Formats: sequence, C-alpha cells, structure tokens
Amino acid sequence: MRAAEQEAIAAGTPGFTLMRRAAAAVAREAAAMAPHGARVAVLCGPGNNGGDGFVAAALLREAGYAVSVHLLGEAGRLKGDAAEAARLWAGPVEGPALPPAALLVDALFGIGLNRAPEGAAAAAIAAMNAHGAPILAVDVPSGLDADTGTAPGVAVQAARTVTFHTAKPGHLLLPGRDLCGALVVADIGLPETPGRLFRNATALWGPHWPRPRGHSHKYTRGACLVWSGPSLATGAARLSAMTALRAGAGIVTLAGDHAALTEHAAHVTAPLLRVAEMPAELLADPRLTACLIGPGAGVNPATLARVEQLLACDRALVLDADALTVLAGRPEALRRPHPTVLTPHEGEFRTLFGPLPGPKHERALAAARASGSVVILKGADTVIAAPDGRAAINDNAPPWLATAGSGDVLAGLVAGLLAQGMPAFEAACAAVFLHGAASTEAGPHLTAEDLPAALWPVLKRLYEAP
Ligand SMILES: NC(=O)C1=CN([C@@H]2O[C@H](COP(=O)(O)OP(=O)(O)OC[C@H]3O[C@@H](n4cnc5c(N)ncnc54)[C@H](OP(=O)(O)O)[C@@H]3O)[C@@H](O)[C@H]2O)[C@@H](O)CC1
Ligand SMILES: [K+]
Repeated sequence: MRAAEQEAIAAGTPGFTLMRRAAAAVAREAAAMAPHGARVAVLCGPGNNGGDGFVAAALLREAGYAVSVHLLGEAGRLKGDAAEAARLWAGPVEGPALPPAALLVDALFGIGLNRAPEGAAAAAIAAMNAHGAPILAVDVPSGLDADTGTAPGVAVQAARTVTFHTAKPGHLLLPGRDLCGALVVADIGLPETPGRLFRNATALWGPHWPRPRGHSHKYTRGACLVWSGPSLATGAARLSAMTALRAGAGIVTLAGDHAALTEHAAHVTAPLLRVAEMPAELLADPRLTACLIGPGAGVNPATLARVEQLLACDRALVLDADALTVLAGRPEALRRPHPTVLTPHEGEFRTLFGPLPGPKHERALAAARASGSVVILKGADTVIAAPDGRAAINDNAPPWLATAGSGDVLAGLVAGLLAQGMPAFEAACAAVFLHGAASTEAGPHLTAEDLPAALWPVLKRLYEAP
C-alpha cells in the first residue's frame, strides 16, 4: 500500500489528491448508512487516517449532514496532508467525547497503528463501541493491525469498513474480518502493485480451470484414487470420492479392504471399487493422475506405510487428516518433485509443523517452504500457501460450513482438480473458493452430504462467466 502510494505520488498525483479520493469514498459510504441530514460524528486521530476523516466530514457537511468533528490529540500537532485536511474543515474541532449521532465515523487509526491503544486512545475506542450508533471505519477499524488481522488491545467493532485500493490481510483474517463488518474496497486510482499475497477470487485460478474438450473421454479427464478408511470409517472417503467426481475427474476409484468396499457398494454407484492392501497395487495403472489419502484413514502404522508409498509415486497427491498426523514433526518427508497439497486444520498443522510464529498467512508460507507442498491451512479464514511464496486468503466461507465431513469434501475437491492437471496452488485456491461458494449455495443447516450437489450450480455458473 505504501509502495503504491509512493509510486502514484512520484508519477505526479499529490498525496492530498489520494486523501480526497479516499475521503470521497468514506462520505459515499456514510451517506449510504445514515439518512440524509442526520447527525454524523467523525472521530479523527493524529495521522493521515484522521486526515481522511476531516475531508470526509467536510464533504458530508456540504452534502447536508449535521457533522461534528472530534480530535484525539492537538490540532496544532497535525502534519502534512492531515494538517491540510484539518484546514479544509471550517467548523469547530471538539474533544473526543461523542454526542448523540446516527452514525460514527472512525478515523482514529488506520494502517499506521503501531502499538496497542492505551489511555485516551483506548478510552475513545471503547466509547465508540459503547455509543450505540453504527460505526463506519475508515480504512481499518481502529485498533486492528492491518497486517495480521489481530488486535493488540481494544479495537473498534465496525458495521462497515471502507478501505482503499485493495483489501489488506487484516480485513480478511480473523478476528479482523469480524471487526470490519461489511468490507468495501474503494478505488483511489493507485497503480497496480505486483504482490504475492492475494484475496482468493475466481480471477486467481480461473485461467487454469480444466475445461473438457469435445474429444475428451473419461480417462483424458483424469483418474483419481481415493484411499478408504476401514469398515465403519468409510463415510469420509466416500464424501471425498463423490466430490472428486463432481469436480470433473473422469473416473474415481475408492480403494481399501473388502469390508470397507462392501460399505461403499451399499452407497455409491459411479465410483469404481478396488480391493487392495497397499496403494502400490493400483499405481501400476498409468491412467491414474491423482491420489488422496487421509479421510477416515486412522492414525496407525498401516496408514503411515501407505502414505510413504504414495509420497514415493509420481502422481499428484492430496494428504488430509490422519495422513498428516502420521507424519507428525516430519514436514521434510513431504518433499517430492510432484504436485502435493496438504489440508491441515490448526491442530493437524501444529502436529505436523510445530508451533510457528506470525500471522496465519506467514505460518502457512513457512509450512509450504518446509514441506515443499501447497498448504491449505483451514479455518473460517482459510489460507492457501505455495512453496514459491504465493499465498491467498479466503473469505467466502459461511459459518455453517463448520460441520462434520466438510473437510473430506474439500480434500476430494482438490484431488478432483489435480486429477485434471490443474496446477497445485490454483487447484487448492479453486477448491477452497468453490467449497465456500457451495456452502453459501446450500445455505444454513447444510450437511457435508449436501455439498457435492450444491457444487453443481456453482460449477455451472463458472462456465457461464465470460
Ligand atoms: N497509504 C495510502 O496510500 C493512503 C493512505 N490514506 C490514509 O492514511 C492512513 C495511514 O496514515 P498514517 O500513515 O499517517 O497512519 P495512521 O493510521 O493515521 O496512524 C498513525 C498515527 O497514529 C499514531 N498511533 C499509531 N498507533 C497508535 C496507538 N496505539 N496509540 C496512539 N497513537 C497511535 C501515530 O503516532 P506515533 O506513533 O507517531 O506516536 C501516528 O500519529 C491510511 O490508513 C488511510 O486512512 C489515504 O489518505 C489515502 C492513501
Ligand atoms: K480507522
């Protein structure tokens, strides 16, 4: 953000012009939140976030709102663009105590927050939260660290946050995403800056989406092997297999012992069923393009032996659940010269990689580098990280996706896309995004069994997009 701002300024756009554009977006959002003419209280801080607040206040007053401006600190100590902004505000500048108002604009701290708010700053944030009016946060809810999504102390709970140019990690990672309320990203005319950290969206992986052609047959669409758990633990692999088929893999094989396959046979029709003791018995088939192991597998020496056999093969591989736990503390064992995707939740992640420091996307990146694998670190704010340094934060998962079996569906989705030759990072990002979109499609009270069906309309819409 700072680099984009510097580049724009160097190219001839004054910083104050950027501030005016930012403030115009703030005023636009405020007008959408408060009835025309209503009282709006704007709380400004000592830096340029406060500057945005001053300019927005002037614009809102011009538009007919009854605006009061409150400053934390002394007007005489404002510098640069913020000082210029304060001069634009012709009305009185009051202390931080807030009057009754229909809307509060939080322009206290933005991306310049550098420590936990204390004293008067903490009190001002607490007073905003206790006020009762909805809060529109400028750039970042004050107190939230835009780089990490964490709050070092007290933070504003906004109803809406308007940020500029692009979402920051703190808007997407929890608890930051919840503190933001609805997120609006406003264009302020900054140049595109090359980056390696993304918000997960169709544009990130759409160009790699595998589209079957007229001459496709089931084996050219990719063949996927899903290793089953034993009898009475087969449901997880079944969910994965059905989702891999739905994702477009031409053929999916469920493999395991006879008793397990008997259970599968009672439930599914499309997947092939193969009795096998070890994956190597099936890897001789050259048409097989991707394998998945872990759902329902069990944490035991047999699972470890099967995982090691699959790691040694030359197919794309997804390791989930128990297949990750059996490799506790040995991420280097995952290094292989073929596409590999790991799908740990926080507990499995810690077991495999140990405690890593830093925000979620940095921990996922460190794990991706340590394992040479694409890591999907699951949660309500799932992060996808690649060993080459790319990472994406996903924010489209509804809370009702937290249900038994949804992880098995995700693993199957990744495997189905890998089977079709999609590159690992893109396949992982697509799977996480579509998983969230399918849960939104299915709606509250979904069960994991609903997800493969809910994926169908979501996938069909992908093909309708230009
Ligand atoms: N970049 C861009 O392209 C654009 C940026 N724009 C806007 O500028 C904002 C960034 O402005 P910024 O850099 O001045 O930082 P900002 O968030 O105002 O905070 C710094 C001030 O807060 C203080 N302070 C910090 N923590 C504190 C604490 N815990 N408790 C108490 N004080 C604390 C800190 O004080 P100090 O550390 O010096 O004591 C300093 O005075 C950005 O979020 C966006 O709104 C737009 O106008 C358009 C284009
Ligand atoms: K703010």
